Amino acid sequence: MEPRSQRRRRSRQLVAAFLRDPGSGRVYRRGKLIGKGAFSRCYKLTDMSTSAVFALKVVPRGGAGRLRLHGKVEREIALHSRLRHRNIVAFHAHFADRDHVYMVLEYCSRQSLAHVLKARRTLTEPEVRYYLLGLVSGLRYLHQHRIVHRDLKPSNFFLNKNMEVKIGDLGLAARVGPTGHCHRVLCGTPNFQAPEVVSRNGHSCKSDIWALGCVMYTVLTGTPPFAAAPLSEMYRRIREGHYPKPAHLSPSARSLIARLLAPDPAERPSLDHVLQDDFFTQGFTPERLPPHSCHSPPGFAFPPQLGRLFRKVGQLLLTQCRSPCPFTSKEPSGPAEEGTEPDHLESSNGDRVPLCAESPVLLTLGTLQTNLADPKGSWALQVEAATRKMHLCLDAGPVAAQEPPGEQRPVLWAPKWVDYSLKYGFGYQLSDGGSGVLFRDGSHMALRPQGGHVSYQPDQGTLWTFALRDVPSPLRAKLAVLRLFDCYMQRRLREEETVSMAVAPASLDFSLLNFIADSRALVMLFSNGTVQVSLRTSQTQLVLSGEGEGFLLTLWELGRPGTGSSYSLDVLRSHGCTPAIHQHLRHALCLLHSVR
Ligand SMILES: Nc1ncnc2c1ncn2[C@@H]1O[C@H](COP(=O)(O)OP(=O)(O)OP(=O)(O)O)[C@@H](O)[C@H]1O
Repeated sequence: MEPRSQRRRRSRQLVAAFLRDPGSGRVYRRGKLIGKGAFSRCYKLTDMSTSAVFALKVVPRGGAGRLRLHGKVEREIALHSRLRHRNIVAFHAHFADRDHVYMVLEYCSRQSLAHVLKARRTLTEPEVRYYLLGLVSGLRYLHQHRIVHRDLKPSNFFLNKNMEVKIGDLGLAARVGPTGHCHRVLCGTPNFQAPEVVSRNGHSCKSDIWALGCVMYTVLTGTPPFAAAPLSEMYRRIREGHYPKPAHLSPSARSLIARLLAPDPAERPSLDHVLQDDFFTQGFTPERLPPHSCHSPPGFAFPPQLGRLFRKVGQLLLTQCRSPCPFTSKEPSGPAEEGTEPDHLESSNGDRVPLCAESPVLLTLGTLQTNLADPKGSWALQVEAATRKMHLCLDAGPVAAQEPPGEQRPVLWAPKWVDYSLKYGFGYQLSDGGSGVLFRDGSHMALRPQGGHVSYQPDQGTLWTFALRDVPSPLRAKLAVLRLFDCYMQRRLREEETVSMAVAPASLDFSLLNFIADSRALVMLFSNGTVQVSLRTSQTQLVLSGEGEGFLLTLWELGRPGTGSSYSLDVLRSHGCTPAIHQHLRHALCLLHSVR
């Protein structure tokens, strides 16, 4: 039979069915045991007066090493109870009785990322972006408060009912001193310890960033990057930053992991730079994850209303380059100015030649709203500038008998677009990886490849920029449409493997000013003066960029070898343009002039 003293000790460790917080007077009902940690147990808890549900973390006060444990719990309470952030498990209250210390925490009903990983083994890259976005946000908050977590790992990343991720278990967290480091102790989960921790040089915020790299690697591959036994061998690999390179991951995932797992802490990126990495800016990040993603890979279903838009946009994408667009025709926006004959142009030898055999029937057109205070942004001036550019080509030399000698140059243009302007807007993707939408209401929003910044222009004279997470709620619907378009265009780009030379990113105020389309062609005028003419039937794209002697005509033709050739003004002057280019440019001029 069990001795009486032992029975007494055991019964003292049982947690009462009802608990009263003497500080607040609140009475709680203890629910089922959720799980056990090395020093603690976790129960479901209900506030009897409000029925609110919490998690109760219970740490016994007695037993061997109680003084050390007591100090640890006190430190955890002192740090955790002051924190308030949507990506940190909320700390509601704490109290104690003779046997236990109790912490009343936010209840995370979907357990932790470790549980998800156990069921799934690996996660998809969009899911990893989603989780990391929340974790980086919570971690940034901790670091701003000079707190290092020191035990970042999947089992400490909790998930609430809505699949929001929360950093929890601050049992090992510590404040950094004036040097940016905390005590030189070896703590945390061995696999995720940073080189400087293993070498006993102390933790800093950069040690948490290393752990984030280990987490990213683990959730994408199913195994931690450093897992060799014995421990001394694993520590050697950690110090050298030597881990198996996962060839099956995307280049941007591999590159971000390598940046996070830099052996020198100074070389690891800051949290802000993490979010500016290509892994985030070039890939789709879901706004939320469905609960079933705890067990099976999500299909990234959009909310019903966006899902319908998504399908419609898909249909449009499939038809946009083949047949005339299924839009109703629009009247030209105004009559031609008196005395001008928009259906004719001056040829290089002064003859008047017809621009088009017949007047174009406009299908769609859109304009970035002009700011009345800035008359430079008028449609007439933009058309005039575009017309000048087209004439540079048409008038440069004789009609060429054969293709002029071209060269590959980096050009900023829009390889893909989605015309859904009758309902939402006109979306385009740029060769720098950014994308934009000119909305029906005349505003423009763009997602910049560098840093995932969002630029918003309600009109031509006004520019607002935001970090992706800070886009204000009134603009969130537009952002959703922009990201939807972006996601579709990205997938299509991958399918068709449109190759462009690497190009410098567009400036923050870069935008699509106007687009105009008929059944044959689409003309886009960009704010940097670039004019793009996209021919629907032949899948040819002409881009007129640069100014003066820096002017370039670039030609893309789908399925043609050596496509993407650029011709300088000198080459055009000496060789001229092919008859096909002449024909396309004339049609584009005709389109522009029809709405002048
Ligand atoms: N806020 C919470 N909401 C829901 N479940 C939780 C919460 N906090 C902890 N748990 C669950 O309770 C169990 C014990 O958690 P606890 O943090 O006490 O220990 P641990 O993290 O598993 O281990 P250790 O303390 O040794 O690191 C885990 O299964 C965890 O998923």
